[in-house]
Amino acid sequence: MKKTIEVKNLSKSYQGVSVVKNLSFDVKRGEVFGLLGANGAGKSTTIECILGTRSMDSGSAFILGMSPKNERKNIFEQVGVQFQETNYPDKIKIWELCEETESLYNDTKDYNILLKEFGLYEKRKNYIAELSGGQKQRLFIVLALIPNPKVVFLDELTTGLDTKARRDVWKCLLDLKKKGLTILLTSHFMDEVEELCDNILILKKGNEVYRGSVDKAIKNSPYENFEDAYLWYSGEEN
Ligand SMILES: Nc1ncnc2c1ncn2[C@@H]1O[C@H](COP(=O)(O)OP(=O)(O)OP(=O)(O)O)[C@@H](O)[C@H]1O
Repeated sequence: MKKTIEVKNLSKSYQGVSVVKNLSFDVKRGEVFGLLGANGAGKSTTIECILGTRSMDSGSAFILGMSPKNERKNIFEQVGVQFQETNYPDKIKIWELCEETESLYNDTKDYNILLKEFGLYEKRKNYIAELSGGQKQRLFIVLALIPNPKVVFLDELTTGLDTKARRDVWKCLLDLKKKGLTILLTSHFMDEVEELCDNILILKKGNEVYRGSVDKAIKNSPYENFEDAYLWYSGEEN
């Protein structure tokens, strides 16, 4: 099957401190891939290096066969990104932000449908400042999906969402996956990872400590449930 994301020997350091060490992995079309690890393990840095928003020290990354360094514009058209902290002006209404995002792309999804799917349609005339944390989080996912992307990067997917909102988001993403969307996500919630991810990579201080399916992660650990196994791999056990 075709590789949608291809990362080879990616390394990155900040001021001489190595935080991502020689990572290699592939994500296939329609796969949900989870990048996991404790706070500071190197997940966001890895994503930023893959997207080319941060330079890597060595290694390479390709999205849809394109290098984010050299083909930024083409990639921008086909890749959706939800960042952990996104600074949008507070005094802009939801629909205005959606329109603005839509205007940046050639091929887009109907944002009103996305707002309905993510339970935000009733809020479309509100300002961002008037949304709750969870509603903002869902809006950032909607904005990532407006370009009708082939690939989305979702950093800390459902942080701040209540139980029902998390499940609604999972359902929407699984529907999109069925249509061929490739998803790379980070999450600190292992129930979510079990529900969504085909494959995972667990980072510990920038090193790969496990890569493969959730089932195999459990089998290769001394534990019987995924959260315990994850804590064992990631070194968060104690
Ligand atoms: N701009 C920066 N300058 C210096 N060090 C940084 C910078 N950004 C991140 N770091 C450090 O790099 C390491 C990896 O950070 P990163 O944000 O990639 O981790 P993470 O796995 O995404 O963490 P979290 O789960 O908390 O979001 C951390 O030790 C962090 O302090």
